[in-house]
Order: sequence, then structure tokens, then C-alpha cells
Amino acid sequence: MWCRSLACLLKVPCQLGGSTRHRSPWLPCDRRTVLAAAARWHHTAPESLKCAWQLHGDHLELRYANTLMRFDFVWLRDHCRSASCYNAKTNQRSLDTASVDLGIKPKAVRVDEATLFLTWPDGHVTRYGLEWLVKNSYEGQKQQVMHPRILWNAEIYRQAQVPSVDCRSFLETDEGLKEFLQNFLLYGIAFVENVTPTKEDTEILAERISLIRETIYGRMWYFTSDFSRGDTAYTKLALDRHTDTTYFQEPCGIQVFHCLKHEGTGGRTLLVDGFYAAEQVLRQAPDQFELLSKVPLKHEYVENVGDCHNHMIGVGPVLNVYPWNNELYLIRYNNYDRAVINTVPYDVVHRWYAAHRTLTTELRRPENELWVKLKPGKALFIDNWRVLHGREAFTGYRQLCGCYLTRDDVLNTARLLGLQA
Ligand SMILES: C[N+](C)(C)CCCC[C@H](N)C(=O)O
Ligand SMILES: O=C(O)CCC(=O)C(=O)O
Ligand SMILES: [Fe+2]
Repeated sequence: MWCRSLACLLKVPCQLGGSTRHRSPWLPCDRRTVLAAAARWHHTAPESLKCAWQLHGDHLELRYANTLMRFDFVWLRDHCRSASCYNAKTNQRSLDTASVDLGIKPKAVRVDEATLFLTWPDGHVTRYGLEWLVKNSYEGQKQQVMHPRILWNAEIYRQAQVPSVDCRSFLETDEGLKEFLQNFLLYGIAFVENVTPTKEDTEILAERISLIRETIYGRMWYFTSDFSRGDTAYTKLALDRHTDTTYFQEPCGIQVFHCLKHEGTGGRTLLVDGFYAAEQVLRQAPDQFELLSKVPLKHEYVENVGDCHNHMIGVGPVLNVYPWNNELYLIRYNNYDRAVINTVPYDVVHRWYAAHRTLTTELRRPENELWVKLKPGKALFIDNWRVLHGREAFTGYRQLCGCYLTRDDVLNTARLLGLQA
């Protein structure tokens, strides 16, 4: 179940063992400095197949740990970790990249069991650990997912029996916090239990993992069905699945909800894993997935109610993927807030509507819907870049509080606890 990422579906076959091996004979490296001349394979030891390299006119080819890598010479010079090029104390580059000749080529190349040595025309020597190169090369990255995730429908989520974390353990122990964040990263939702049902206590929770993102709704917000703001959220009406703040250039990363009171019926919360639905689209109709990831759209928030005057516009495709591995990282889906489409010609727009329909069909499948009733004491954290939320219509007095979090800071906390985020 690990790594059910979209990247896995699109994985490019490893280029190793291909025709290159047959075209150029594997020549043993004599372990002395080899002058950059002929394009031929060199081995670190005659019997070693673990590492081999070949110098070409404009790049270095390196085979190590089952990965065939190609490095541009400017890249190799730019990433030099020597003391004069890189400050290991601040983890910052000191080298002025603009001073590197774009036609640079190493004067000499040598590889031993663990290290690649390059001598540049001015005599400067760069050393790279081979493991470092595998980890940091384009080819190495392409085989990795940035964010390990478990995509879910209602059944998968229930079967997983993801535990809620107790408020005290969340606030007072690193283990509690780490468990919570691990679940949040894997599923895009996580619950904290036994929270005192006040806005102040909810704020303390939020501050444990992140900075609060203040928006036009305030820092910590309360809301009820009083139409104090010009948005359907402030009514008793049902809300279909959506992500929030699609009308920001960077939609809010995380949404926190804590229901402080409800005396009445209905009002359940709907949660749908947008990445699970998108993966179904990718499987059925890769062209439609691509269209949804390429066509930019606007979302808009226009408000003129009481003293609140706002006009927000956010631009971006529905599906946002990392270009090098096609891994999905952000879904913007809000049919209420989608603005006039004026960024797309008519024939493309028709295909876009068809693709949007396919995605909507997946998002609306009853088996993909997780319904929960939020109760005082149980705070819900939602990854607003991945999981859609909605709500059932309700009666009576219902009050929710919560806030948005800055995504960078949540991921920062997770990384500091040793999680991949
Ligand atoms: C959460 N809170 C009630 C403060 C705001 C609701 C914002 C609703 C808006 N249509 C959107 O989807 O972004
Ligand atoms: O009332 C709710 O449960 C959620 C409303 C909503 O979508 C929001 O506030 O973002
Ligand atoms: Fe919402």
C-alpha cells in the first residue's frame, strides 16, 4: 500500500542494461587519472560492475548502484561542495554560478570505490560521493516520490483504522506529534481527540505544528450560519465537495476544523481523497488527466457584504504535478468559486469540460465518500491541497472554529521529526 503515488504509474523503465552497454565495451579503469579523451567506459576496478563512467563531449555518464546517470558539466561545477564553493555551516552555495564558463569541461576524471574526482581547467578539484550523486541526480530523483502517500476511498480508510491522537500526547510528546503527522502525510486527514472545545485551545493545537495562515477570514475563525460573510459556508445549506481558497495564488495548505457546538440535525462533514480520484482518471483517461494538469483556470472570490469587501483571483490548473515525475501535489477543485473560463480556446474548453466531468464522476462515487460527524473535542486537520471537504445541510445552531495553516511550516515540523515530507 505504500507509495501508491501517481509517479509509480508513470515510471520510466530503468535505462540500464540497454544498448549502450553493447555499443561501448566495458573497459577497466587503471585507477590512475584518466585524461578526458575517448568516450569509453571506465571501471573503478576490473572486476567491479558496481560503478563505471564515460566522458562525452558535453556530459559525464556514470553508472552506479543500478542507476545510469548523465551529468552536465556546468551542473557538476555548480554543485561542487568544496570549502571555497559551498559553506557547510550555512548549507549555502558560495560559488558565483555566473562565473562558470558555460563551455566548461573537466580536465581530468577519476573514480574510486566511493568518490568521483573532477579536475577543472583552472586546477580546482571537485569531489562527489557516488551515493550523493545517486540521491541527487535527475535519474535518481525520477525514481523517487517526493511525498509517500496512501490513496484512499472510504473502505481503504476504514480498514486502515488510523488512530486519532490524544490531545495531551499531541501537545506534550514528540511521539504523539510524529504519529499524528505521519498519518496526516499519508492520508491527508488526521484527528486530535479530547481537545477542550474552545477557539483558544484549538489555536494551541494549530501552533504546535505550524504557523497560522491569516487570511481575509481572520487568523482563528468562528463561523455559524449567520451570513456574516458573503459565502455559502455561512449558511445552513449543503456544500458539495471542494477545496478551499482556490482563489488564492497559493491555496491554503491545511484547514483545521473544530465543531464547538451543534444543537440540531444533519451537518455531517464529507471528505474525499482528491488524489485517489485523480489516479482513477489517470488510469482510465491519461489524456484527460494531462489536460486537467495543463489548462490554467481562474477561481475568484467577490464579496460585498457589510464591511467586507474582497476580490481575490487565483490562477492554476485543477491538477498540479511535478514535471519531472508527474507526481500530483495540489488539486484545486471548487465548482462554486470557479471563475469565468477565458483562458482557453473553445475546442480545448470542450475537452476540458469532458475531463472535468470524468474527475467529478470519480469524486462523486459514493464509495469514495467518507462521512464524519464533527463533535466538540475532536479537531480535524485536512490537507487542503489533496482532500476535498463538504457538508450536509443542517438545522439548529452549529458553530465551527478553526484556521488555515501554512503548508511549508507543517512540512518543516514533519521533516524535523525525521519524516519524509
Ligand atoms: C473556512 N471559512 C469559513 C473561514 C471560510 C470558508 C471559505 C469558503 C470559500 N467558498 C472557499 O471555499 O474558499
Ligand atoms: O460547515 C462546514 O462543515 C464546512 C464549511 C466549509 O466548507 C468551509 O468552511 O470551508
Ligand atoms: Fe470549505
